[in-house]
Amino acid sequence: MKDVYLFSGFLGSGKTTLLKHIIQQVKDQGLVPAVFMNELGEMNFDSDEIVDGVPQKELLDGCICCTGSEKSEAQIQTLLAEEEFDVLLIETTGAAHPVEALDAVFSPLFAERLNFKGIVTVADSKRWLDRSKLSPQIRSLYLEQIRHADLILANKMDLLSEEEQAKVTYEIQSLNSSAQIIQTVQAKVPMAALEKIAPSVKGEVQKAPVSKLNLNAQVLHFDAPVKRDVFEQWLRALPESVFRIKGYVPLEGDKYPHAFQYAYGMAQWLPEYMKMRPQIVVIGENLEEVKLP
Ligand SMILES: Nc1nc2c(ncn2[C@@H]2O[C@H](COP(=O)(O)OP(=O)(O)OP(=O)(O)O)[C@@H](O)[C@H]2O)c(=O)[nH]1
Repeated sequence: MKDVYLFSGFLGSGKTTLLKHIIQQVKDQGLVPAVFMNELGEMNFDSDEIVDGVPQKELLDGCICCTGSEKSEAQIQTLLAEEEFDVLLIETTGAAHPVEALDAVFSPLFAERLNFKGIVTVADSKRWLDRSKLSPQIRSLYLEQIRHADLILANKMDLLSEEEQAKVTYEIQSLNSSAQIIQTVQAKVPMAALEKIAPSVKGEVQKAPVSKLNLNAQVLHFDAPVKRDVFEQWLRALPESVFRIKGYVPLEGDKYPHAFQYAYGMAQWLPEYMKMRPQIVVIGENLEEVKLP
């Protein structure tokens, strides 16, 4: 039997960051991890980020939730048929309800082969403090992802004061008293914490109406390099309903487009050593057409 962990959490909370740490730790144990991830938007930015040589499948522009569960089943089946691995790590989109995402894992096809270990939810602690600003639908998804977790990472603790850290931890624990909660920076958690999870997929679950979320993704292509300050100004002017941006931004004067990430008001630029396609995906709620500067 192969152990399966499902990573949940809102857009930009730190799931891919967690995935990278866990992949490394699984490898350090002499085991082979495999990854299944899906993405909102037809751009596989996250899978570019994952270490080479790890068996991997992805589902683009989808959600591993009930509507996509057949496709997810097929992808997992292909992984099982074609790859040798010990542990399966599933990263859901930030828009997925974690329990619905489990449909594919619990398919009778895999009953003898997959051993579901639990749901790990990464919570963006700063966003938690400001959750009242979210629309009711998005807030309900955010809370559902925490409510159904078996292990919760209260992530991005570096952005909070000590008092806020205690407040977030206490409040999240009150929402889900059965899960262990660990305060993290860059989703750094020992694999041992995942291994000792006791999964508790509860029978009666009150699901958030995921299908009614008006989250959409747009892929924008750059025709020419932009000035960094012009791009950052454009970023600041975006509505609060833009939750997430990732991709590659070509800056004037630089050889290759930079890897770029934006989550909850925080932008991150990284140097890139290969020529990646100059495009970004913008994910938000009720997004009107977004135009590049
Ligand atoms: N300050 C801070 N930033 C963090 C932390 N963890 C992750 N980040 C940053 O947050 C951004 C989003 O991280 P990801 O790991 O890509 O988030 P994700 O949940 O996989 O995002 P989606 O797949 O788009 O939902 C990146 O720029 C990370 O570097 C943290 O603990 N503190």
